[in-house]
Amino acid sequence: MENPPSHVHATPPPGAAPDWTCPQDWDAFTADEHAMWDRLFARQSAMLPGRASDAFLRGIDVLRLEKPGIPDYRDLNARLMEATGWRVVAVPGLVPDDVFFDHLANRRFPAGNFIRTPQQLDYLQEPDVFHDVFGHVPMLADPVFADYMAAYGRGGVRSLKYDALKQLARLYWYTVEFGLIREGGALRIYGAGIVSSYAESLFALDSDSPNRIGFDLSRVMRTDYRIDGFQQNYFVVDSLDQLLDVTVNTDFAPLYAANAALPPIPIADILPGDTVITRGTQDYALAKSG
Ligand SMILES: C[C@H](O)[C@H](O)[C@H]1CNc2nc(N)[nH]c(=O)c2N1
Ligand SMILES: N[C@@H](Cc1ccccc1)C(=O)O
Ligand SMILES: [Fe+2]
Repeated sequence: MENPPSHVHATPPPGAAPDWTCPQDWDAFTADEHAMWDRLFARQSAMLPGRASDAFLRGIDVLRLEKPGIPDYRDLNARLMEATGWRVVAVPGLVPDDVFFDHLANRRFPAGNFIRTPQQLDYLQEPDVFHDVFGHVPMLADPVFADYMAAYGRGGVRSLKYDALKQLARLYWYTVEFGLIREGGALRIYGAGIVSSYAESLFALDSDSPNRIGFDLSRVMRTDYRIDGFQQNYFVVDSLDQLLDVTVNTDFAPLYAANAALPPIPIADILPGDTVITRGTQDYALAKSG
């Protein structure tokens, strides 16, 4: 989840530490909140085999996330630390960009310490514990992706010096949140924003509306995105190794400068240099714009 509304203020809310973390206080979750987690988990885990990437499905298994109820970070973090040195930290909600990047750089994933209400079942503005822990955390059990996310955090801290947050946020958006990966000749989901959404897990792979384009670093960093509704573009990596190698081994500073001199790429455009996997009809977006 992304793009905090402007109300994210610069001081932590009551009960949060200077780094914006708060106790999970797992014992305070109610039966209804655990039941909401179970309802969301059952719906996604029934439809993801064959859709989610191998790394995601392995992470669910390694972290024993099939256990009922909202995961207790005391148990979850013991396994996650063992796997890749990452741990989940509870936060009351969205945190400032620099705080977010610093957590990632130190292998701490901030997870919203609340769960959506039945009225928010299919869409909510801020990342709740289901989006963050079910959507993001299984991938953090994969060593390659775990390294990518930590490198992203360091890159985020660096990007602030180049005033290039927007370009870096697009990379996060089109990989960590809405990324697709080629596996065994088919497309699979690894993006948390897709995998935590029932409807978008169908749309991202099955719909002829969105473009599906081969991942290209600079192209992604220039491409605008929408935060309200299904994506009009999905970018496809060949492997998590490719994603890590390209991003870690490219110095972004020259890219930031070159891209800053160019206009953003309009959302649904396909460029001559694109590796087009599917050219979308954009029916969904056209219908939505009304
Ligand atoms: C890229 C940018 O930092 C991004 O919007 C961050 C901001 N703050 C956040 N805060 C929390 N808790 N979770 C998030 O996913 C984010 N996303
Ligand atoms: N290579 C990027 C850092 C980075 C690594 C991995 C992911 C994102 C960013 C830079 O030079 O700033
Ligand atoms: Fe997210």
